[in-house]
This record gives sequence, structure tokens and C-alpha cells, in this order.
Amino acid sequence: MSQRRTKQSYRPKRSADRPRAVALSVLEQVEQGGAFANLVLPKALRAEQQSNSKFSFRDSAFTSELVYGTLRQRGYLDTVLARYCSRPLSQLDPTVLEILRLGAYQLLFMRVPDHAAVAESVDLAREATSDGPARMVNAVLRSITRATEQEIDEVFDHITGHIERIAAKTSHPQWVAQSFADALTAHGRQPSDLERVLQANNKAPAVNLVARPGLISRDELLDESREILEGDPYPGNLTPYSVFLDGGDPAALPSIRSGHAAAQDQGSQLAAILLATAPLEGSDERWLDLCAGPGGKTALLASLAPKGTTVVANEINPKRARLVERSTQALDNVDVVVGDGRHFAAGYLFDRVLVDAPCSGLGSLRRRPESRWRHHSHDLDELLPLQRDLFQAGIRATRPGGVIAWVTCTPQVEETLDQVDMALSGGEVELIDARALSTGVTPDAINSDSGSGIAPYTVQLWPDVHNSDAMFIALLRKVR
Ligand SMILES: C[S@@+](CC[C@H](N)C(=O)[O-])C[C@H]1O[C@@H](n2cnc3c(N)ncnc32)[C@H](O)[C@@H]1O
Repeated sequence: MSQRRTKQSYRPKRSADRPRAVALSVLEQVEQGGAFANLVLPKALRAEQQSNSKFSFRDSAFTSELVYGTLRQRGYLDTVLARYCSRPLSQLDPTVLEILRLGAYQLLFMRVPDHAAVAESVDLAREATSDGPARMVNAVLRSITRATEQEIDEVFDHITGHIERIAAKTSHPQWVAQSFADALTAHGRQPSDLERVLQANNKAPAVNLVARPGLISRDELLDESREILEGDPYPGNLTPYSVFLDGGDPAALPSIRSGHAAAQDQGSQLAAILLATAPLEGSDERWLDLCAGPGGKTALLASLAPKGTTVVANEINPKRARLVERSTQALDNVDVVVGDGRHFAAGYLFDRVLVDAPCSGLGSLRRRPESRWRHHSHDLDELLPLQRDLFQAGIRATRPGGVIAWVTCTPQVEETLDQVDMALSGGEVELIDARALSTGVTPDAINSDSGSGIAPYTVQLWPDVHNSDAMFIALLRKVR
């Protein structure tokens, strides 16, 4: 940040700028009401566009940047605000704190002129509260504008603990930063990569599509996207079916509406491909997806399955089971069933089984900007036993010689390597070298570092390296 000066003084009352007012209302719903930004923001933008003909496409984009950026950088912003605010942030009115975060985000991360960021924040505070808090907002934001880049850096340099400092700089809760640090080491990366991987969680990912094989080719999907959407779509680096969009709404594509293509992270694509292509002797007709909702991997599995194969998709939540039906609408080899996977019993055994268990989701923080502030380390207390039971149920449902994939959207050691180690200790399964198998699927080397124990035989993807969520994939064969 450069040396900042603002000569802004109090101005007569005027109404707050609409993008900032809409952003504030969305942030209040998310932070105070527990709503999800990706659900309330589009609704708020639609309502504003309908009632205000002057609200432009650029206003929508600006509002989205304010909302997502402020949520992602909340930890960073609060560290800076705490330094320049005379009262502890916990004692501030929640709306005033939200206005301060919004203002600080514009000052520290956007190219909004200082005077505009401060003045608009003061207007917002006056409109939402009263003159007193507005004066406080003015004072705090003006002191940030006067701080040099070096002074802002020093706010972080003064944090003593290594993990604590990186957590604040990269805007993550400390326990999440610690968990990534542990995961990096366990999966064979360097501890010094921590800041880089956490910063990658702060970058909004490009929309990633899958061209479902047998329904549409990647080239056809690229052509259709080029024709209908703005920008220049390009092939993904991790799977032969992956396409990245460069802008535009994927819902505008006919192949998305027909279910021939879908939005799907390429890490998730790789998980389904590795399970579908793992070597198998004997029958290959019955596949099971034990935790299927909303059905992205079911659909890719079903489109990769040899002719005559049925994919049974089990999901505990009936609403999510309907999503599985919708996402597999273009395929005729899927049976969706609703039930608790821990007690799944079909009366026969399966050749390939996917256990994509509910997990902490720390691997997809890029997509859900508020989620890092909602999870807690004690979430694992409930998740780990559930994962263990589902893993065991997946193994029970597999025929001898059949293949099981254990997949999570998190690199957390307890949910990845530890769960696989535990499953192996039962003696019913052995590890397949998923990393070696992946070299035949993806042109990119998956992991250059190896890690120890079982880690070198598993696949751990990272947002900063693979342009994907931090998916974990282990393949096992049932031996008895
Ligand atoms: C990580 S998601 C699966 C994502 C899915 N494979 C996909 O690619 O679209 C985990 C799913 O497991 C479901 N689930 C949670 N507990 C379950 C249980 N006991 N039995 C079956 N499914 C369960 C959740 O409702 C959720 O839909």
C-alpha cells in the first residue's frame, strides 16, 4: 500500500451508494444471519436490478467483488482494523464493524480512490446507524489511509507466532492454517509452501466445466462456450474432460441445460476417472456411489462406465437425492436410492465403490468465502466417526477384488491419510498406487514431493499447484 493522504471532511447528508448498500445488506445476512453469500447475493442483485434501472452490470460486478472480497479477507481486515480502532472490534455494533470491513477492503485491496472509500463508508454508516458511529468510521478509515504500506506490513510482522502470523496475513482462522501446515508436511510438500497455498484459497476460481464423455466431447464444449459466452474458454490441465470458462454464465449453454456438461472442479473429475479406470479383474457391471448428492461424480462415473454397467447412487438427504436425479438426467444407467450409507445393503456386492464422504470441506475454501469462518476444529468430533462408518460400509459393499475410492475435499490429515491407514489396518483392503495411475490420466505431474507412509501412493491436489480444489483421492482393493 502506498503513502495515503485524504483531505475528506464532513459533507452534507446524502444517500449511500447502491452497490455498497447492497453489499452491506448481503454481508449482514451472511455474518449476522448465517446465510450463504452465493445464495443471497444473486437474489439481492436481481432485486436491485428490478427496482433500480440505473443499477448496471458494472455495479453488480462491483457489489460482488465487495461482498466476496470482504468475506475472504475478513481476518486480514480485522487485524488491520484492530490496530487503528480505539475499541476492541468485539465491542462494536455488528453493522458498524461490517461497514469498517467494507471500507478497509476498498482501501487495502481495490483501486477505489481513498476519498471515495472513506466518504461512501461514512454515508453508509450514517444511513445504517447515526452520526456518532459515522464519525468513528471516518476516523478509523482515515487513519488507515494515512498509514504507509510498511506500517500496514508491520501490523502483521508484530504477530509473534509463525502460524498465527501467516493465518492473519492470509486471512484464515489459526486452526485452519495449522491444519494446512500439518497437511502439507504429511502429503510431502514443504512447510514453506504454507503461505502460498493459503493465499490460493483467496483467489476466486474460474468456472470449471466437465464435458461428460459419450455425451459431448471437450472440443464440442469449447466450441459451444466460445460461440455463446464471452471471453476465451480453455481446456483444463488435469483431466481430458475439463474446460475453464473465461466469463459468462454457464447456465446459458445448451449442453449444461441438457446435462451433457456441468460445472465440476477438475479435482472431482480426476477422482471419478481414477475410480473408473483402476485395473480390475473379473466382472465390472455394478458400481456404487455411497454418498452421491448432488451427483457430480455420479454423472461422470455413469458416463465413463462400460455399456451394461449400472451405477447405484445412494444419498441420505432426499432433496440432495433429487439433485442426483437431475444431474444424471441425460444418463440411463443410474439408480438413485435414498438411505443412510452406513447401513447400505443392496443384496449383492459392487465392483467399484466411491465413498465421497461428508468432510470438513477445507479444500474448497476458494468457492465458499464465508465457510472458513463457520467451521470449527471440533467439527471433526462428529465427522470422523461418520467417515469411518461410511468407509467401512463402502468396503462391506465391495466384492473381493473390487476397487474402493476414498475421496475428500480436504487435505486434513485426520480425514485423509489417517482414515485410509485405519481402513488398511482392518486387513480387508490393500492400497492401489493412485498416483502412478494418475500419470496415465492427467498430463500434469500430480505430486513432485513424496511424503512418507502411504502418502506417495495417494493423490493430494492443491489449489496453488493444480488449479483445483484440494481433493484427496486414495484407491483400495478389497482382498477378502
Ligand atoms: C461430499 S458430498 C458428496 C458429493 C458428491 N459425490 C458429488 O460429487 O456431487 C457428501 C454427501 O454425503 C451425504 N451424506 C451425509 N451423510 C450420509 C450418510 N450417512 N449416508 C449417505 N450419504 C450421506 C451428504 O448429504 C452429501 O450429499
